[in-house]
Amino acid sequence: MTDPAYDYDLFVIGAGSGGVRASRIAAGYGARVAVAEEYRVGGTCVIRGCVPKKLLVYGSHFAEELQDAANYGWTVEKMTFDWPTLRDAVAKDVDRLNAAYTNTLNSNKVEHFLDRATITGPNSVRLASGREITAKHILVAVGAWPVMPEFEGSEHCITSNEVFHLESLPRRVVIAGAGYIALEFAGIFNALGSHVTVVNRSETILRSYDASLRDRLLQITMARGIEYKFNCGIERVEQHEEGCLMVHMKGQPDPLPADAVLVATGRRPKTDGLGLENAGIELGAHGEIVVDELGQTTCPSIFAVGDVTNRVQLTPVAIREGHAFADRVFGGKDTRVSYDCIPSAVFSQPPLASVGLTEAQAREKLGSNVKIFTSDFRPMKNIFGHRPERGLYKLVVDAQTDKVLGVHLIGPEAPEVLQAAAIAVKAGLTKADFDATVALHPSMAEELVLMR
Ligand SMILES: Cc1cc2nc3c(=O)[nH]c(=O)nc-3n(C[C@H](O)[C@H](O)[C@H](O)COP(=O)(O)OP(=O)(O)OC[C@H]3O[C@@H](n4cnc5c(N)ncnc54)[C@H](O)[C@@H]3O)c2cc1C
Ligand SMILES: NC(=O)c1ccc[n+]([C@@H]2O[C@H](COP(=O)([O-])OP(=O)(O)OC[C@H]3O[C@@H](n4cnc5c(N)ncnc54)[C@H](O)[C@@H]3O)[C@@H](O)[C@H]2O)c1
Repeated sequence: MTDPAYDYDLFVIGAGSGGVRASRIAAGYGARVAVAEEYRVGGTCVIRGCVPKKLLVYGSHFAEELQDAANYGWTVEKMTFDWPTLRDAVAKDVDRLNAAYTNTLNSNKVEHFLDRATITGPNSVRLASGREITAKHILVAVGAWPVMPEFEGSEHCITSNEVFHLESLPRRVVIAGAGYIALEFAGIFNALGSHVTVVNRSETILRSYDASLRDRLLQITMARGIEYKFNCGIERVEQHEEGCLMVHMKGQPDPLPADAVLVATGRRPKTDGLGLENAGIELGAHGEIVVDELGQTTCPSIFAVGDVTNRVQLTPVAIREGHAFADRVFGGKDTRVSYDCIPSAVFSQPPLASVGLTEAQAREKLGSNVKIFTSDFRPMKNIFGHRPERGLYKLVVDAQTDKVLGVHLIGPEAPEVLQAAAIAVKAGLTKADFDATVALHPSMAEELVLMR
């Protein structure tokens, strides 16, 4: 396999979810592999995405747990919260993971350069430090980058890149956008005691999720004190004395005062300045690298995986794409990625989780041949905690075949419940299979097999 004409068999640009997996697997097949990383090994998920975000969700959730504690007989005195303690503990865990990912590269004999790489031709890259490297194959796994819309004063705003490093907990937070990142951080800051206003250009939050879940999330988060301003966008942000920001919005007479403005209006493939034109690589309308179903770009020696291809921006998908690439190109296996029934979750408070077709998608596809089963319940935990919030579980079923086409959940621990349900949907199980399964009691998950 090794071709002495090149420095490496594989050069990977980006040591994130997709790049690290591809490097490790290719090296395991005996390929000589190197990877360049311009920031920190681990990539978005580990360094400034899924992992630190989930730790902040856990950290903020104590507000609710500590309130509930009294009902269980606990006395918690002087309940206070210290942002720098949580922030620094999260940063320390990120350091631990960064080291673990670096060790993975070392122990798999993947050479790594902490440097930015650009493509100079079909088989060559240049590191920012000046070194030229040749490789038989190049894998582009550079991920995506937060989009900052153009408006006056945008330099005073932060994105998800900076939110993990805030000096102090902002008393008032304005969040632009109503997608994953916006609603996850709205939940975190709201639970930590900040006043949160979500500003969105449309009336729809989390567009890709089932409408009943979205409505429920809106209702609960509004009751928890999150304010929403729909059909408007940020026009300009002014910085006043002592760091106070004034957020002016289109169509809103009064500006909003804020201590932090988080812009979460999507992420764009990080292809700018990457030298893709030097290898004739075609880009799509959103700056994404166009690939075929095997991840091959319009340059046959160059492949791309993960967010940079703008297909499904989720870590497990980037990992699978990286693994499949290495299997096919270096392992002689025809591994493919199945994009059908990918489960996803929003770690809002409460969280929601989903797999398969929403009710609207099923009705569009099957017309009236759709059966909907729902369970609208008040989790035991909420009853004991004197919280009126209700969970909602929904099954979308093909009325002709009885197949469960979609499972949609909102409520405590919904993502934990959904993963197992996703196996059933992926396996094509029927509503009768769900009904035939004995409930596990007492649990919230039992609602899945009790819907009639
Ligand atoms: C706040 C946030 C929360 C998220 N939460 C979740 C979640 O809960 N669940 C989930 O599944 N997904 C989540 N995601 C999405 C997930 O992080 C991404 O889908 C995933 O990291 C994509 O992996 P990747 O390999 O394509 O890119 P990345 O992990 O982004 O890795 C790309 C790497 O390439 C490096 N790089 C870029 N250009 C160059 C260059 N020219 N030279 C060298 N290196 C370069 C970057 O520094 C980066 O380390 C979240 C994202 C964000 C921002
Ligand atoms: N739990 C998870 O799995 C998780 C968490 C965070 C991020 N992610 C991934 O990262 C991606 C990026 O997250 P995100 O929240 O930034 O994007 P998103 O696509 O989820 O949401 C973007 C939001 O910004 C709004 N918007 C877009 N352009 C705008 C503009 N010019 N002005 C005002 N509003 C605008 C959209 O209407 C939408 O509400 C997600 O699509 C997801 O794949 C996943």
